[in-house]
Amino acid sequence: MLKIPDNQVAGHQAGNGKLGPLVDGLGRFYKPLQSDERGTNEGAFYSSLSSNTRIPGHICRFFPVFHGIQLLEASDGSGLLPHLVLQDLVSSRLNPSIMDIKIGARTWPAQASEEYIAKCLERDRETTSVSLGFLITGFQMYGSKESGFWKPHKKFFHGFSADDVRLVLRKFVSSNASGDFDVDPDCAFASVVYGGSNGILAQLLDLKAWFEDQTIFHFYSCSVLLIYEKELALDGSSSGAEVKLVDFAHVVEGKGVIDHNFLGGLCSLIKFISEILTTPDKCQTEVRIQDSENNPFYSGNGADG
Ligand SMILES: Nc1ncnc2c1ncn2[C@@H]1O[C@H](COP(=O)(O)OP(=O)(O)OP(=O)(O)O)[C@@H](O)[C@H]1O
Ligand SMILES: O=P(O)(O)O[C@@H]1[C@H](O)[C@H](O)[C@@H](OP(=O)(O)O)[C@H](OP(=O)(O)O)[C@H]1O
Repeated sequence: MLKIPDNQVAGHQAGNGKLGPLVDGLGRFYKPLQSDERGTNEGAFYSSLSSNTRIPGHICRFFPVFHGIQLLEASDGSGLLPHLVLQDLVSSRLNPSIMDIKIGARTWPAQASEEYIAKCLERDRETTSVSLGFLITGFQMYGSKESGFWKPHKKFFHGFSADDVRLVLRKFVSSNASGDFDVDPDCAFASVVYGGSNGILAQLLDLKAWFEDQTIFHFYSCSVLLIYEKELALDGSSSGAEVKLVDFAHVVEGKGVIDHNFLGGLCSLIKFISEILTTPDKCQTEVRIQDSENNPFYSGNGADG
């Protein structure tokens, strides 16, 4: 029996008659192929990825395992639709904290239509895509059995500044993370989640090294997912920290050229995360925005999970 994923943090979502991904609870994530070229493109990407022998094993681990395409009853009730059958990246996780970060200052490939480029350009300029080279599109942070998850509505992310991004990346690895912005994030898990030889920073650096060299694909509008488990982090030894890549509807051929757009965004994200590791105690009052009118943290729409 397929159901709506509990742990989806961004993108098109099923429910209320809408088309979105489904999960089987047994480790598979079914993403409906969009009816336009985005669907064809993402299906073609996964097929070419599985047969591409030039991608090293340590890079393949960043992608969900692909199990083909299957016709399934779509979540919007429109009947049978082809779905990508993917590894569910979080089905084995207990209360995973997850962040979706769309990488790249530019989210559209050159061959896109004028109309599509105009739509993306507007969004990219209004958000941190252009200014930072990446965009936080959604997250869930686990609090406790009592408080559950902090999972803001996507409107929460509109108007984010660099300081907002910095603060949220700190909250993501804090034991006291919540929508209450009077509480300074303690960054208690920074070293076990972002740091260490298997932590998120090390994984991002591994990915970056590949992007400095690979010219096979250009990944427009693709996201990195940051995942960890708070209960493991509380043990102090490991946090199950993992970086994954998702959303390949706008991947195009690299044609022998480096994906400088993705690489630039990745470098920028790496810098933000490195700074948290080098200055975990930095007082948050200095990054908290003074102007509450323009600050999404004070808009009252933050904890509507
Ligand atoms: N293989 C997977 N396993 C578990 N969760 C996933 C997987 N792929 C995607 N997700 C979840 O679904 C969300 C959206 O995924 P994705 O970006 O592929 O969808 P989309 O609808 O194409 O997004 P967009 O609207 O940005 O184009 C991710 O943020 C993540 O929470
Ligand atoms: O962040 P929001 O406000 O949810 O906006 C969506 C987001 O920009 C997606 O990236 C985009 O899909 P693509 O990247 O595939 O274009 C989608 O387009 P859509 O509504 O046409 O699917 C937008 O609605």
